[in-house]
Amino acid sequence: MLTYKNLDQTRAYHRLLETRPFDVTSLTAERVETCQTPLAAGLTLSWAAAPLEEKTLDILEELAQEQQLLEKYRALAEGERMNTGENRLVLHHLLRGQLGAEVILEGRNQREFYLEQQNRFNAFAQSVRDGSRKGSTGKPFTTVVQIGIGGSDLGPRALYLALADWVRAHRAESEPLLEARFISNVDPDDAAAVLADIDFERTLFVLVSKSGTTQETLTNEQFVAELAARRAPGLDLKKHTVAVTSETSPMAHNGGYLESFFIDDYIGGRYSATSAVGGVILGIAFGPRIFQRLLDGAHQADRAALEPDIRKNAALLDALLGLYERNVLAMAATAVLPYSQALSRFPAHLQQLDMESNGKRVNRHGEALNYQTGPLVFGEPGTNGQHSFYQLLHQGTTPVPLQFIGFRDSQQGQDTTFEGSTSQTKLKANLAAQIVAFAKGRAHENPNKHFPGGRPSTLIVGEQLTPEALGALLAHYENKVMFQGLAWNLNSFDQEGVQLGKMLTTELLTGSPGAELQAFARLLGVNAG
Ligand SMILES: O=P(O)(O)OC[C@H]1O[C@H](O)[C@H](O)[C@@H](O)[C@@H]1O
Repeated sequence: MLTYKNLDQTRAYHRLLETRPFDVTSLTAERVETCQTPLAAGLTLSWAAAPLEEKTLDILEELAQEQQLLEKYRALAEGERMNTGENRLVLHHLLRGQLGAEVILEGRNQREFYLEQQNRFNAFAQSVRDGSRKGSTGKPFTTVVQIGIGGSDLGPRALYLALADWVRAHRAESEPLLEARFISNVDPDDAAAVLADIDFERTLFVLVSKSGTTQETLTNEQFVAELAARRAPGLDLKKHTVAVTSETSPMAHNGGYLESFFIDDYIGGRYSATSAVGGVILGIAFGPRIFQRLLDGAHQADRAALEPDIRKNAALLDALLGLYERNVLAMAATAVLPYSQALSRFPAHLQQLDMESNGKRVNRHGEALNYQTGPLVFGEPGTNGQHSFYQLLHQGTTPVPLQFIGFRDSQQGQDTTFEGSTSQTKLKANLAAQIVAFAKGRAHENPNKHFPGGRPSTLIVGEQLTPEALGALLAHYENKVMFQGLAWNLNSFDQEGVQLGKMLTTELLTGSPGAELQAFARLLGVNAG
């Protein structure tokens, strides 16, 4: 029997408040060797520089038990209506494999249904790649452009950028490589820049909107249509556009597209990268086999997250460590710092995943909470961040727990040796140095040169950013956010907080805006109506 309690109604939480954090300035080599938890797909979570004593870990495991986190995870994957705000199931795990009991809805096995959908869009992707599906003027496609925003852009874009170089370096000569591009912002300069040099005759557009009503996406669809009419007047754009949407959306079945692929209401936007939302463009750009390897990595991480022992469950440990830093150590933010340029847009995806899921002030029943919930999430690749915001992280007044990601090998194998070390070696040396510098600091009699240390971090490390490793990373963070939301007794799967801005925008553009809105409209030169 599942019970739902607020964090501050649990015994474990009050015991956590009594604990003393591990002082990370006391980091030792022995702790680095021992404080490791396997994640999946060859990834390992190192928590040596985290503020965790054994006793704290024991209490975090008690919290997991008291909040029934694993039981609730299994229930979610087996069809419990965990999205209380929209009264919906949450089934993104079934996109990459069967976790527990089958989910049968109106006689339909959901996992089998998702597999059928995957087979459909994989077959389409293959037809584009092998040239059997051509544009309306008979030319094969060389470019695929996704038009979408939020969950219809951030995850797919991050995954594409994360693998494009690996695929280029590892593909068989016979395998075509199509370029993917992304249009998301309603800012006309975004679409104009992406389309400036596009060959419309060889381009396929993937229009992605789960709701089918997102203003930015529909506006950009028209932007593309008008530009295509000017630049390629003979083109039949319908034969260059596929739609990815929900079956109940205005975009579904409207006959205006070459094909339509569907996602159902049980796949939330920020959790949809392993559905057609990411699968169509990644399947076209990289091939269905690469997308399947990403799904396999995600499924491995999903399975690993079912492990009851917190010391063997990286997602659960990472989640409750984050809760400890947020609710006991009062840390308001966290930074995700991938030492991999290919993960350049991964922190942006995690911002939506985390902050749109757990940026809430009421619990799953709408009752106000008396404790902190989702943290501010930011991040940039290293080593670049070191030349940007690390000053605050090292010597600022606001300690920020850091989540590093690193790989032993580069994706492409190209390198140079400068002053006795390769670039990849320098990248990894900087990463190791930063973890120790943040943890141990360094005393100096000049206060301006003094490093206090005591800045906690974790490290996810793997051999190479492969499709499986990327899938495992993606699922790890989805499951981490899910465990945190369950521990905070939130509904992590709706997003009412995005509605007010949309309503005021509509008021300004079509209705009767208030005086304040009109004043800013004048300042900005908004010519509404
Ligand atoms: O996929 P769409 O329906 O166009 O929605 C795109 C985005 O719109 C909103 O901003 C929601 O908050 C996001 O969760 C969603 O991903």
